[in-house]
Amino acid sequence: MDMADVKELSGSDSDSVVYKTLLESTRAIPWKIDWATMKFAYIGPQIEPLLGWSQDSWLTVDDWASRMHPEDRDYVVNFCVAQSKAGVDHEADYRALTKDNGYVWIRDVVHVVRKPDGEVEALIGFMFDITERKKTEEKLLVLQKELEALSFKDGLTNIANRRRFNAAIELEWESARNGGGASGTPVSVLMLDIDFFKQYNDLYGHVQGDDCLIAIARTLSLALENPRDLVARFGGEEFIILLPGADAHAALKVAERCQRLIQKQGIAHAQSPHEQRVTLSIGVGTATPADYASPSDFIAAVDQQLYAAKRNGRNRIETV
Ligand SMILES: Nc1nc2c(ncn2[C@@H]2O[C@H](COP(=O)(O)OP(=O)(O)OP(=O)(O)O)[C@@H](O)[C@H]2O)c(=O)[nH]1
Repeated sequence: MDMADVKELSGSDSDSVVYKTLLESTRAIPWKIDWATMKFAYIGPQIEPLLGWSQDSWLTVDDWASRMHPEDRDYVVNFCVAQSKAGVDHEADYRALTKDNGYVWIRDVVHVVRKPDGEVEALIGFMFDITERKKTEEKLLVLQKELEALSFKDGLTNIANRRRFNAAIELEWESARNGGGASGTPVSVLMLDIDFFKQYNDLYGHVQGDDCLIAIARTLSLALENPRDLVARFGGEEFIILLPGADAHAALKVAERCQRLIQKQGIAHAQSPHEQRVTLSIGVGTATPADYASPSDFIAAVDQQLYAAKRNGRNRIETV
């Protein structure tokens, strides 16, 4: 903004000095572009300490566009031109090139000045240095990713947790709905619970109880062959296995394999009536999305089978 513009805004010479002083003492950098010529009518002197380019080197919008990170340029220029043509105030974040070839994150907040007939006359705006904010945002994004990865894992056994399982079954349920036949492709679920685990803890202590859970989680992981199969810790001494695309026959085979591998592992449990070894009770279910209103209704049905396996003597498999 030259002095004439400031004067026009403020009305008197002394006011215009005040306004100019105010504009040039803020950390935000004020600027004005004349729409008809696409030339800078004004840019605050604060631009030089920030980017290194002298105040009088900002002549046209091309200087602005060319001093922008190439990855940001097309999007930001197109966006700002479109918004300005439409007469809409807007803001854009981009990396501005510094004279020594670095980049500074800028948020440009733009007001479109229109003539009484509605035609665009000029753009005025403020550039804010948001480098620190962007750095914090990037750090937060990395932390959030790490947290997401952590919160999908069970802290003790290192396999997937219930949250991960729920997310996976939602996805597989949807993809089964859209796959083959009118009712979709099958999804199978196994719920597995360690038998007499309270006695195990009481007898061997909680630390050994934890080791038993870790060993079982590892063995169950080994029982799966398809890369889309998923074993998760459902809670306490209960595990759950998702077998997308597996029919009832295939699901039963996996359940039997789990039982066999645990039996082979032979973890001692002096108070178990089943050869004094740690055993599992397993409920098995196979369904298509047409059979149940939701995955959780299906899981509840499989859970009933797990209870049946417990009721019928433990160390056994029951199927829906
Ligand atoms: N060590 C250890 N024990 C756990 C953990 N989570 C749950 N438990 C124990 O698992 C036991 C589960 O007991 P119950 O639900 O009575 O089941 P159970 O003794 O296996 O009996 P059935 O399932 O009927 O055969 C409790 O003693 C819990 O304290 C854990 O993270 N670590």
